[in-house]
Amino acid sequence: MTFNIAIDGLTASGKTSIGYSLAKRLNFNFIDSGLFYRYLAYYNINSTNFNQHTYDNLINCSNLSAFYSLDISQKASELSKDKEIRTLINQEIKKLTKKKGFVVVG
Ligand SMILES: Nc1ncnc2c1ncn2[C@@H]1O[C@H](COP(=O)(O)OP(=O)(O)OP(=O)(O)O)[C@@H](O)[C@H]1O
Ligand SMILES: Nc1ccn([C@@H]2O[C@H](COP(=O)(O)O)[C@@H](O)[C@H]2O)c(=O)n1
Repeated sequence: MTFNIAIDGLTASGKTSIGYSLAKRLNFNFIDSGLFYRYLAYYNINSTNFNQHTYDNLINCSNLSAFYSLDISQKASELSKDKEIRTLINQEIKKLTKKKGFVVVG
């Protein structure tokens, strides 16, 4: 695979739905960048040592119900305003998608 596909758009415009279907159809991997913020928020709220966790297990996941509670949504939104966190997540996604063959939505 020699390329990746990025899909951006307004909130609730269907990025995840179309991106996930597209990835399945093309046999690409799927990444929902919003889920990365939610994952970080989950560990922030639960005070778990985040260093023990990697983002790899978020590949090909969509709408993980545990990450869509109100408190996680609010914490993810708060964390996403932090420049360092944005840089960290962008770097992680760049690392994960180096191999190509990804649909990334966000
Ligand atoms: N083509 C479509 N027609 C009607 N409803 C749709 C369509 N695509 C997605 N939806 C619905 O719209 C809602 C938002 O879709 P989705 O989660 O894919 O959007 P999103 O852009 O990824 O949202 P967010 O910005 O919150 O991450 C969902 O309830 C989904 O089922
Ligand atoms: N590229 C992105 C994606 C998401 N965010 C923030 O993460 C929160 C959760 O995203 P969802 O798409 O799962 O709702 C959301 O509140 C955004 O603030 C972002 O900053 N950049």
